[in-house]
Amino acid sequence: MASSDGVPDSRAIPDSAATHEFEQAYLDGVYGRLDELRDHTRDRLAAIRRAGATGSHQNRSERDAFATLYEDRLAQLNAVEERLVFGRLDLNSGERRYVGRLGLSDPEHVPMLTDWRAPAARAFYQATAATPGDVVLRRHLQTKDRTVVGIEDDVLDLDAVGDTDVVLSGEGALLAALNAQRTGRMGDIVATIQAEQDAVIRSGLDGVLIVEGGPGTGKTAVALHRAAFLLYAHRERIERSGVLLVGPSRVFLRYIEKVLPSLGETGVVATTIADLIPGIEATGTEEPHIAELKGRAVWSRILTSAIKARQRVLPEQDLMVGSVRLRLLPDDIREAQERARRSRAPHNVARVTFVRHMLSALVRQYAEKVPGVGDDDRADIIEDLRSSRDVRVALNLCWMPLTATGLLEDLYAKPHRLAEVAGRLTAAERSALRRDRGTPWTPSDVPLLDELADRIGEDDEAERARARTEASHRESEVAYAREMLAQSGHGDGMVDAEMVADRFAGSGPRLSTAERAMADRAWTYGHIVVDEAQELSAMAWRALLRRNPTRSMTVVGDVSQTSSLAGASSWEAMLDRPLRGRHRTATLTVNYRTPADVMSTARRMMQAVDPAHPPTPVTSAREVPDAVVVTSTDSLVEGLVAVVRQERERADGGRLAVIVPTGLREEVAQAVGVGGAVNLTDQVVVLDPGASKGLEFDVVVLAEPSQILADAGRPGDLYVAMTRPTQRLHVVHAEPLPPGIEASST
Ligand SMILES: Nc1ncnc2c1ncn2[C@@H]1O[C@H](COP(=O)(O)OP(=O)(O)OP(=O)(O)O)[C@@H](O)[C@H]1O
Repeated sequence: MASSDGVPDSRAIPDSAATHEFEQAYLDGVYGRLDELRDHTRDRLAAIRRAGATGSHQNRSERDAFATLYEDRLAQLNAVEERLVFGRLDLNSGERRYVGRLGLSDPEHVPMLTDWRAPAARAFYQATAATPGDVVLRRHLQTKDRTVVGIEDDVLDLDAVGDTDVVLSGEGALLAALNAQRTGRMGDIVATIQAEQDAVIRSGLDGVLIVEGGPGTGKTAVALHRAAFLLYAHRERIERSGVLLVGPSRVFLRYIEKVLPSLGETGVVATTIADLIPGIEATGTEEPHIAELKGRAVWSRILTSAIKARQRVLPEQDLMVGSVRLRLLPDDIREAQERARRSRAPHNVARVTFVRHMLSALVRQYAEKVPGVGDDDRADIIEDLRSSRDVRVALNLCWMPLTATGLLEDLYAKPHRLAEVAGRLTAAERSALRRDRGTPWTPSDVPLLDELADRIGEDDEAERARARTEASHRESEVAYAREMLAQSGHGDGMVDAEMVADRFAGSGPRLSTAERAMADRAWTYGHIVVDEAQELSAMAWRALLRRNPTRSMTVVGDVSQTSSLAGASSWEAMLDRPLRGRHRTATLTVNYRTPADVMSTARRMMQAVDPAHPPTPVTSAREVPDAVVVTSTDSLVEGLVAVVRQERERADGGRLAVIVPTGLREEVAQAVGVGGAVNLTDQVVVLDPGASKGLEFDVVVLAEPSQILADAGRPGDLYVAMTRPTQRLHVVHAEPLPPGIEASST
C-alpha cells in the first residue's frame, strides 16, 4: 500500500554486513570502470596533444576537434564522481539493474550501470507497492567518497522476495537529503526523485507543460532534471537549437548553476528576462506600478502603431535632383508603402522595398522631364537620386530607418509621441512613463525592446547571405566528420558528427550551440524552461514565445507566490490567450522543504490576508520541532542583531537568511555585519523578499512581516519569504503582526 504522500511503504529489516560487502564490491567494480574510462580518455587526449601543432591545416583542426571532445568527455566523467551509483532494481525475471548518474558498460559491453534517464531506469522512480510492475525490490544506496554508507529497500512484492539478507527501510534517503544542512547551492535529486516528480520530468517534449505546485514541491528541481532528461531523450531534436532556462534573478541562477553540470549537461543557456537581449544592460529600477504598466499586452499594439507612425505620407512637394525639379506625389508614396507592407518584412527590411518603388517612380518622372534619357541611363539616374539631399530627406521622413532603443527612448522622452500611439493608456499612465533619454533601461523595458527589435528588424540581407554560405559549408563539415568518425574508430557513442563539426574551424575554435544562442537575440530554442513563471508579464511571455516557435516549453511556478504586479494571478488569465488554450498541466503536491508548522503558518497568513485566493494546496513532508519562533522587540534592528547572533550559533554552520523589507536591507546588512553583495555560500545573507524567490536556507529570520506585506501589492512576497527555511522560521517584529502569524507565536 502506498502512503498518502506517494512514498511507498516499506519494511525495514536489519542491515547486514554481507549486504554491505556485496554492494561495496559492486560499487568498486563500477568505479573501477569509471577510472578505466577516464584513463582511456586522458590517454587519447595526451596522444592528440603530443602530436602538437604539426601537419596540414586540416589535420590540426581535426586534432583540435578531438581534443575538445575528449576534454568535454573527461569533464563529464569527473562530474559523476559523487554518488555515481544510487539505486538497484530487482525484477521478477531475476534481472538486476543498477541505476546511476550515467550509463556504463564493461569492456564486453555488458551493462553495469543504467543512466537514470534511460527508459530502463523509469521503474526506479515510478514503481509503488500498489503498482510494482515487474519490480520486486528497489534498493537505495547511499554512498560517500566511493563507500556505501547506507542501504535501504522498498520491497514492492513481499511474496517475491526470498529470505535473503535484504535491508529494508522507508524514506531514509529522501529524509536524509531533506534534513541535510544547506550549502547555498542547489544540488541534484536524481537519487530520490519521487513518482509525481518523475512523471513530470519524463513527460513528452512537445507542447507546453505547466507545472504548478506550492512552495518547496520541487518545481525548480524537477524543471532542471527535466531539461537534462529532454536533452538525453531527444538530443537529436533539441541539441542544435538548444534549451533556454529562464529564472527570476541572477542570484537565483547562481543558486542553481551546479545542478545541470552535475547531471552531465553544460549546454543549457540560463538567463533572466532582464538579460534576454545581448548588449542591453537593464540596470535601472522603477516603481512596481510602472513595471506593471510596461508589462501589459496592449504594448504590442502601441509599439506597432509607434513604428507605423514613422511611415508617413508627406504632402506633395518639389524635390531637386541636381538642376532637375521632380514632384513628390502622395499617391506614389502610398503605393510604395503598400507594397512594402505587403512584403510582411520588419520595418527596416521592408524599407528596402519602399525605397526601390519610390526610386522607380522618381526615375520615371525624371525620364519624362529630361528629353533623350533612355533605359541605359537608369543606373546613373538612380545614383543622382540617391545623392540628392531632398530625395534622401523625403524618403527618410516617409519611412524612417529605426532602432529599437531609439524608438522606445523617444516614446518615453516625448509625451506627444506617446500620446499619438498610446491612446489605450490614460494620461496619468502616460505621464508616469515619462523619462529622459539616456536613463538606464529597466528589466520591464527589455520585452518592449525585444518586440521592437523583432518588428523593426535589420537590413540583414548581407548577414543572411553569409549565414546561407555558412550553413552549406557546415553541411559538408558534418558529412566529413561523420566519415572521419567511422574511419578513426572514434565513433563510440561519446561524440557525434555534429559535435565534431562544431569543433572544426576554418579559423579558431567554433562556438558551441549555447554560445551562439546567447549572442543572438533572434535565436529560437528547441525547448524553453521557465522557472518562477508566475512573475512574467504578458510582454515577457511574448518575448519567450517568439524564441520558441515550436511551442515546446516547461513552465513552472505557483500563482500564490506572485509578487510582480505584472505577473499572473491565474495561469488561465496569463496563458490561455497566447497559447490559445493549448497546454497541459501537472501538479506537485508535497512540500519537501518547509517544516509542517512553518507551512501552516504561511498558509494561515495567506488565507487571512487574501481569502479570495487560497494558496495552492500542499502537504509538508516533514515535521520539525520548534520550527516557528516569534520574537517581539521595541527596536527592530537591535532585535534582529540579537536574534541573528543567537540563530547563527544554533545553526552550527548552517545557512541563514535575514529577509527584510526592501527599504531596510542596507541598514540591516550593516548592523549584522554582512557585505553589500549577496553571496549565497556565506553563512548569513540579508535579502529583500523579492531576492529570496526560489532560494532556501536552513533558517530564515524574517523582519517586520507587516511591512513586507504593506510594501508589496500582493501577499506573494511575504508568503515566499516565510516558506524559504528548511528548519526554522524566526519572525522578529516591532509592529503588529499580520493576521495568521500571531496565532503560532511561542
Ligand atoms: N525528490 C526529492 N528528493 C530530495 N530533495 C528534494 C526532492 N524534491 C525536492 N527536493 C528538495 O526540496 C527543496 C525544494 O525544492 P525546489 O526549490 O525545487 O522547490 P520549488 O517548488 O521550486 O520551491 P519554491 O516554489 O518555493 O521556490 C530543494 O532543496 C530540493 O532539492
